[in-house]
Amino acid sequence: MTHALLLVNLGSPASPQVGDVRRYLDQFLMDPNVVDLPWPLRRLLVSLILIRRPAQSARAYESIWWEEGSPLIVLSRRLQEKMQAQWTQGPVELAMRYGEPSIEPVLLRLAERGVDTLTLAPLYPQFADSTTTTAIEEARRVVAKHGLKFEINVLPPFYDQPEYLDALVESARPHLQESFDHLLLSFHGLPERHIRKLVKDAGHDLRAADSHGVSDEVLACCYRSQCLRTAELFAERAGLHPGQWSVSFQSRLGKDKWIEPYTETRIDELAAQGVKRLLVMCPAFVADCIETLEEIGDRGRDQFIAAGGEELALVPCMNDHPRWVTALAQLCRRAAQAI
Ligand SMILES: C=CC1=C(C)c2cc3[nH]c(cc4nc(cc5[nH]c(cc1n2)c(C)c5CCC(=O)O)C(CCC(=O)O)=C4C)c(C)c3C=C
Ligand SMILES: [Fe+2]
Ligand SMILES: [Fe+2]
Repeated sequence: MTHALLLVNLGSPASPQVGDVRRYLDQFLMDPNVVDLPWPLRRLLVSLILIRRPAQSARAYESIWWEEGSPLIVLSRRLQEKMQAQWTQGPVELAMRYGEPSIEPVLLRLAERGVDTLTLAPLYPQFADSTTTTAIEEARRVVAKHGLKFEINVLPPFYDQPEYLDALVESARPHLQESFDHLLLSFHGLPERHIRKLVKDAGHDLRAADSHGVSDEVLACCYRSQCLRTAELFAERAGLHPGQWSVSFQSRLGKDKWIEPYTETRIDELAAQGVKRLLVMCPAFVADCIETLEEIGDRGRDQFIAAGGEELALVPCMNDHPRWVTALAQLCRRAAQAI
């Protein structure tokens, strides 16, 4: 029996050139799990976005691109290599939902190597259709299309799992030990509609300040509640005091209402409240990418300083931190045992 582990993350353009960024954004945004509109409307909206966005995003990618390539891909490869030492049942592969290395050729290669069991690990701690569901659907589509005989199990969202939380605390520790006035936990945002269509409880409050009292049923499908829960459990483990930290949501795109509070708004508010040294962590990302390095580390920092702050320190994502490598291996082994 050969049991492979497939790590899946979102993906990056092939290069920071405008044409490659446009192709990547088109593939990404035309996914009905990301822009959840009927095809004609989705096509129209995405075509409008593709007028200006590729040039803007290309400049942002250019500013964070490494000699070896996109930080997200390079860091994910390093994680894959280290995971191989932890996963002795078979090969560890890496695929991206958009762009390269794409899921289809990676699964075909695994089938050729005689893999019969696959643990699929979408590298998103908190559940969303636009990340987790689309990765699983794409893997299942490829398996069905080619009649692959894999037995598949999936790593569930791990937003509240001790291994993930401990690794998050451990990797952030050097920064937490330095002096700071406030820690902002900035998660990727999501249109409110994405959550409303999954949460059956019409009374569920998408403005709630904490995740207390949220039912297990709601928690299982509410991305915002999962982010709040991660933040609360992290703060408890890191020994933070209430008031020393808060949660926000970044990367809003388009005119829809996205979950609040917005990171941009919080950065101004914190500066106005007299915060001088701001620490920012992005726990929805396990690897640094354009959203952490450019949106927070560059633009967020400029915004904070223009608003009267003195220093914004970005805490790196867990990337290939040894504690995260062992945590992820443990989480994946547990998922595999559930077969
Ligand atoms: C409708 C738009 C978007 C939704 C919904 C969305 C959800 C979502 N995304 C991530 C993780 C990542 N997103 C990244 C980049 C990125 N995201 C969007 C839009 C939506 N994301 C865009 C247009 C982009 C491209 C960059 C840009 O133009 O701003 C990335 C980084 C990719 C990289 O190459 O570095 C990640 C990772 C999550 C976790 C999430 C929902 C919870
Ligand atoms: Fe995104
Ligand atoms: Fe963004």
